[in-house]
Amino acid sequence: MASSAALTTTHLPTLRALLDEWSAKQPPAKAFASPSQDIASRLEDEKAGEVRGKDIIVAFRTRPPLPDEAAEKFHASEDKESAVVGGDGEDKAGDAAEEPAKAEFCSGVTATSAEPGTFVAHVPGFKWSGPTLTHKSYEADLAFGPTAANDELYQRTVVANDMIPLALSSGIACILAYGQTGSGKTYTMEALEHRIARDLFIAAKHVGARLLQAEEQAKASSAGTDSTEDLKPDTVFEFSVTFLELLGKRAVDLLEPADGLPIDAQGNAVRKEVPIHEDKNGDVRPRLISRVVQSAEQLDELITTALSHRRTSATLRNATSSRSHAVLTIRATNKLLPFAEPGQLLLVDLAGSERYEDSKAHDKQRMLESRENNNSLMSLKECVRAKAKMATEEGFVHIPWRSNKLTMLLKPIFDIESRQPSKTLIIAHVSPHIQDTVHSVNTLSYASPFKTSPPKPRGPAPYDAADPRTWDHEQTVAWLTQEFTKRQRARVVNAHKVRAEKAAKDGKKVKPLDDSAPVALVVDIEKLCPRGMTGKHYGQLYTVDFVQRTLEAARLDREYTASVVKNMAAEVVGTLYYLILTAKTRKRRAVMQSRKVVNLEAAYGDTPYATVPGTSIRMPEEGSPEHSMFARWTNEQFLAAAARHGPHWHERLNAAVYTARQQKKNTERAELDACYKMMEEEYGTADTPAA
Ligand SMILES: Nc1ncnc2c1ncn2[C@@H]1O[C@H](COP(=O)(O)OP(=O)(O)OP(=O)(O)O)[C@@H](O)[C@H]1O
Repeated sequence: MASSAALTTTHLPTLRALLDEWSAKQPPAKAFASPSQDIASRLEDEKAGEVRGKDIIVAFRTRPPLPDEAAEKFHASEDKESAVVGGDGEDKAGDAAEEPAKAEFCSGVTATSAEPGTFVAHVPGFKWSGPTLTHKSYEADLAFGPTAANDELYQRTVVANDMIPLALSSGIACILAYGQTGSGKTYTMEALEHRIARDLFIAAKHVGARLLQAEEQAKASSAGTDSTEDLKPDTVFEFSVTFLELLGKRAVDLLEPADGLPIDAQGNAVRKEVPIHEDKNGDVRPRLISRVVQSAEQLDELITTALSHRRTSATLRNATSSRSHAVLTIRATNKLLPFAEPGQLLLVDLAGSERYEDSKAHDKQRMLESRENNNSLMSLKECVRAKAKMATEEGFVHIPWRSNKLTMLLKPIFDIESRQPSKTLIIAHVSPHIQDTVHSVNTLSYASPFKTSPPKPRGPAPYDAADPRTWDHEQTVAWLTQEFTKRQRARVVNAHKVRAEKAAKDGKKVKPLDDSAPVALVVDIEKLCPRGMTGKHYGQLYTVDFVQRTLEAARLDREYTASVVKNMAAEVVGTLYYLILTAKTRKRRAVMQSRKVVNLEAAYGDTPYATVPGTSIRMPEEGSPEHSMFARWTNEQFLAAAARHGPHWHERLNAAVYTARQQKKNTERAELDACYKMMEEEYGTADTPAA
């Protein structure tokens, strides 16, 4: 018979004995594979500038027990059943035969390996014979035990994965702190935020100096002059900061000054709600106050002030619990590469994941918020899982980032069409106490599946002119030569056009241009692409580094100044990224289309007028007014299109409805229009049927 019971101090001696017995059989815990590096030595590393490591990194962390915490937790669980444990057999909770033990700490989790990370959760249960302990093991990339310091965590996660250089090179670095209330998320995030504030300016100066030096060298070795910039290494980047709080469905701006705002019953300032939606370009950019910061101290101060505006209210677990998600965004614009997308650091301290038992003590408003927080955490899980799957598979993967405001805010990391490289670090926090093991198991099983294995080694792919990942050295040199030639020729043609127009005004004529004449390349391609470098290598290089290498291989002159060459280089590497992206998308689509055709009857039932899956649309009946919309398509074609597009279908319909709502248009019509458009893409129009 299954039963459950609250953990009491009476059970402690047995549980501790079981834990000791288990520990005695364990080999010594595995340490980290290599010494940790600080930002300065990492930046000097010879491979700096290359996108290294995985796209998704999962870490576990547990904190030390706090003074008197064990006793408080036992006290809290006495009448609240919050430490309910399950198991088979008779309930022995009420067995008062034994003397209650002192409410002291008993470990609920052990870090058995730091790298790869392993946490073992000790799950108490009950049998007729008394308490039992089951040991469940969870894997991550890294694991930090209770004695791990914030510096070590920072160096092994943020520094070792080049999160800052990524953000300084038009990439997106995202850090998510997840876990039960009171498990240490805010403690970790604040520590990371302050260290990032410090190192961001150090790294920016380093990257800025490298770029400027490359530019200086290029100028010195040629007759070129370029008076466009007057920058110093520490002014190459401009940093702007936004800080948003998402409380249930309500987003507010934490940088909005609190003065003069109304105050609610809990003493929190009532801030203006900030809408979150997609704009015409598909971007999600809530209108937030954006502050430019010029030093680590300014950034640090801004973060501290914003954090003090964050709402907290007690839960059963934590007396000052954060009930909201806090999203700090630091944008890095490179003034030397104004045409490159700004890089971003997204630092997200997620709301505490609460179980229903913990939220029972809340008022209605808090219950709703708690439900909404848990919904958003579930959506986040789906998106991160899909992204992790995408990293290991070539096939089509749908990331449902539109399903929730939190995941919408994280669009830069979830949008599969994004050209910006991204890395996501998830730090899952668990409490060290045995009373919390049920929560810890939830947290660890939430985060562990995000861990990806390195992609399977494959043989060299056959040459594909449209996929740089398949190019060898010679093919890469040929492509780079062609791209730089194309851009230089375009400049020559333009300059000639301007000259011809000017001459025509003066009643003169200029010699026609021989546009087949060879172009003397300003960039030495052999130097830019030394032996051994291939298209795949360039696809892994940050924009800033490609530009720097191009400058180092360039002979500047009056016409080809540093800024002209930088511009060309950024365009060329952008084209290369784009080719890789479209090749991936193309391959994904091919995999999708080669999937077995869905058996419509089995998938949608045998009624021909079923509801289209994932939408509220009913199939238009023959003769109905709506049917004329689809007159060109049979119902089978319509359903087949829905089946073929799979989850993508649902997403596009949702997007259409969302836009219609924003524009206050008829949403049903928008849904129908979107279906219609997708069917046209699928089958062509009546006049131009698809091949
Ligand atoms: N690694 C650690 N070392 C020492 N103390 C810690 C550590 N992690 C957390 N703490 C302490 O534990 C308490 C709870 O931590 P924190 O507030 O960060 O939890 P949280 O997960 O953010 O909670 P909530 O979701 O409710 O905001 C704090 O007093 C914090 O100082």
